Amino acid sequence: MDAGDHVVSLSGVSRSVRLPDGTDLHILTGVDLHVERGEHIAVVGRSGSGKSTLLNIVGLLDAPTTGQYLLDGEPVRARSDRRTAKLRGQTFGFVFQQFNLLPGRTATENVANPLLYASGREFLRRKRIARDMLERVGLGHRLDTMPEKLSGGEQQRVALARSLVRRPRVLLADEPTGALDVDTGSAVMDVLEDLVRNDGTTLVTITHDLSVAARADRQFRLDHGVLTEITADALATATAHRETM
Ligand SMILES: Nc1ncnc2c1ncn2[C@@H]1O[C@H](COP(=O)(O)OP(=O)(O)OP(=O)(O)O)[C@@H](O)[C@H]1O
Repeated sequence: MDAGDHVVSLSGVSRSVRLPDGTDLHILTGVDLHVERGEHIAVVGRSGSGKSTLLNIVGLLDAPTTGQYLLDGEPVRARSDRRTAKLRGQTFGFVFQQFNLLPGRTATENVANPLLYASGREFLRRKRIARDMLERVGLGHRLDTMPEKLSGGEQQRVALARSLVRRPRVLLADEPTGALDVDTGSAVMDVLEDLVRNDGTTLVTITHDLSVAARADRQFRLDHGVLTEITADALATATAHRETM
């Protein structure tokens, strides 16, 4: 497989920050990560291991200190904020543990919100597109409901619909089930996986939950900023012993 088949390709990526006392904190070290189009990968790791930093680099919210990032085979260069924001918006969708829905706006208005910045047809059809997306996440009966009247699982499905409404090629999910109970989280993952599989979207999920990680095509573990691929067997053993990765 050549680099062009990978949507995300990180080679030797590290990220450090200068602390107020003048020392450097190495958050990520020598990260290699090559994700194929349409693939679902999961990253597990203890709190503080660098998971969010990695996701921020992949999603162009942060830049590597050293190393190379190829997005669709093209080097990601330091660009102007506007050009980076445009590339980010065209490529990535984000789902977080917190649903971050706009209070006092209906589910449809929340999902249509990212399309306020779209052009032409998409902008004009934004309500229709939002309603279709809410149907797809099983919330066709909640189109005009305010977030505060929705359950946690329903709110996360609205957030999912919102993250997918611009049809991102890569969906970055940071603890998408973190605020949900096990059954609700599993139902949300069912919906999420159905959507990305149907649309051929690449999915990167960060999670503490080994059962969520087990659903991915491949699993990685971050340990003090060092990323390694783990086998399904290692994950199954860890799950059986209820270890935290
Ligand atoms: N800008 C920064 N300045 C100083 N320290 C930082 C900065 N960004 C991240 N860190 C530190 O780097 C480490 C990794 O942070 P990161 O948020 O990536 O971890 P994480 O694995 O996502 O943790 P959690 O699971 O708790 O969210 C943490 O110790 C964090 O405090």
